[in-house]
Amino acid sequence: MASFLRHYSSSIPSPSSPSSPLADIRVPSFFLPTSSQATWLYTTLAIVAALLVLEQSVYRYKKKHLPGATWTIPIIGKFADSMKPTMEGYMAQWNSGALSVVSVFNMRVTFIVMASSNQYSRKILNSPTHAEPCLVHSAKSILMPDNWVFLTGKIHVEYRRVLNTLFTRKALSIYISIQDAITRNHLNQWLKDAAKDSSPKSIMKTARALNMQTSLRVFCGNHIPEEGAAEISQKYWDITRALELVNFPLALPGTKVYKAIQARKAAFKWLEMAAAKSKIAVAEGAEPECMLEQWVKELQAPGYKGRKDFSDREMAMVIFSFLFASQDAMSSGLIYGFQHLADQPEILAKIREEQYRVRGNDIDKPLTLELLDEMPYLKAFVKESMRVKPPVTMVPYRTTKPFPITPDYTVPASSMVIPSFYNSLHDPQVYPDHDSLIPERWLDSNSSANTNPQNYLVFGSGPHKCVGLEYAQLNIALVLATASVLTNWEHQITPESDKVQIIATLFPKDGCLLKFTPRPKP
Ligand code: HEM
Repeated sequence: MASFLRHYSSSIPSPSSPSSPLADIRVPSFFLPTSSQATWLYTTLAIVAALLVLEQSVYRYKKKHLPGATWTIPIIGKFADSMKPTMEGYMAQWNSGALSVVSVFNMRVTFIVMASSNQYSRKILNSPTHAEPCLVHSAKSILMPDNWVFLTGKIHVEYRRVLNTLFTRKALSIYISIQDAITRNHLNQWLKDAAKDSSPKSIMKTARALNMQTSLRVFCGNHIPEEGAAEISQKYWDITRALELVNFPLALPGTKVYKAIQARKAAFKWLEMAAAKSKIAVAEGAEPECMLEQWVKELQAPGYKGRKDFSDREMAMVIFSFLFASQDAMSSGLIYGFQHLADQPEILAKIREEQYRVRGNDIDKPLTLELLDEMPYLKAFVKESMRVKPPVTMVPYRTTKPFPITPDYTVPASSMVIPSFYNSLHDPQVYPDHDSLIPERWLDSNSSANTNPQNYLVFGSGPHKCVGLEYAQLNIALVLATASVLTNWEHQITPESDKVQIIATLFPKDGCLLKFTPRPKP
């Protein structure tokens, strides 16, 4: 009772304000600071205020004259924006200057310099002594910190030398029959499904499933059982969902990164097994039928000079890095390929004409590299489709030391620098009528598109340029070519069709609603 009275001692009405309605409100005394509490409170407030001022000052000191918000939102910066990125938001940022600044989750590596011009984007990509890829923040936990993709310098160059042998023409000629067979199976299934329900359906899931199946069989052949391929395919979405520019920093159960790590663990189990089985198959004299076997065989080639021993885990990590780098980008490229062709039937008609001519009307004949060599219009379309809607619009890099990117601006060490590709790929000087899809611009060797190859940044540039670019273009071309002769497809255009959603890569906002029907043989 005594303590109760002490706590409510301030409830004694004040004589100075007898008529105030507030006078009757009883305030517990613990809300009224004693002198030592007051000192503590004011000191804390002063420290917080000083930190906030420091944060703003550091931000403005680093930002210097570059475009970007004058003040940064305390602590989190533009974290909320980065959770739901929009193309419009990015474009506003890119168009604000060749270099511009944004800050996200301040006080971590959160000072970000965005480069939108071709000159600065390429400078970042080609300055390995100043900047290296840092992928998105979650990538290290998902891919494993010792994954080869995090290597830099000489050791990275050496690793890539081996990996380049997995994408030679000889290697691609092994993969193409697998790609052709899987594509036909999936297209037939799409037709069967459409026969049961003819309403237009989003191809987001079906195209992703086709890509995953193709990748797994090209990379691992039959060394992964159906059950393993299904598990990786089904869990892979958890990995895509964790690829945000900024994630919740701790991989606590229930977070996207946690789920992605579980998905990676499941995938690793199967991929390590596939690596082990490939070694056995080649040791027993098998000719390579997939990428892993091609790799093992290459290591034994008499002329091969590089490192000869790769553990099952290292090989699994490489294959996983390929899945990681390709699944979303390939799906984006393929889905926009289907959408662009449906929306521009005159281009689809030219692709079909080339297909029938080069295949001699035999549409059951599997595609080969030699046949594809004779299909320049198809290749030009694939290149142009990805120019108009680049699957990857930017790649985060991190400065390893102060980076004097222009004579009057040095990016501070440990900042994120993000080369963006969109403006290079839509530069009206290089690509007249830049928003229109015109495959012909790639068919004229003197066109400004062909004479300015430095602008075509769809696959990046410099030491980390996409290792799978030939394979990627080949696969998208093969799927669209085969679909064009086996099927007809109609696009249900919605108000969202031309809007973009960013799920690691770019996709039509409505998921691209298509209706497939069988196409009669010629
Ligand atoms: C349309 C499909 C694809 C697109 C648009 C694409 C785009 C890119 C881009 C922009 C980069 C970063 C380059 C840089 O930092 O300069 C990259 C890197 C990479 N890509 Fe691709 N990619 C695609 C498909 C593939 C495929 C199919 C594979 C493997 C089979 C692959 C494997 C990789 C790897 C391993 C890297 C990192 C290379 C390194 O750090 O040395 N990509 N890709």
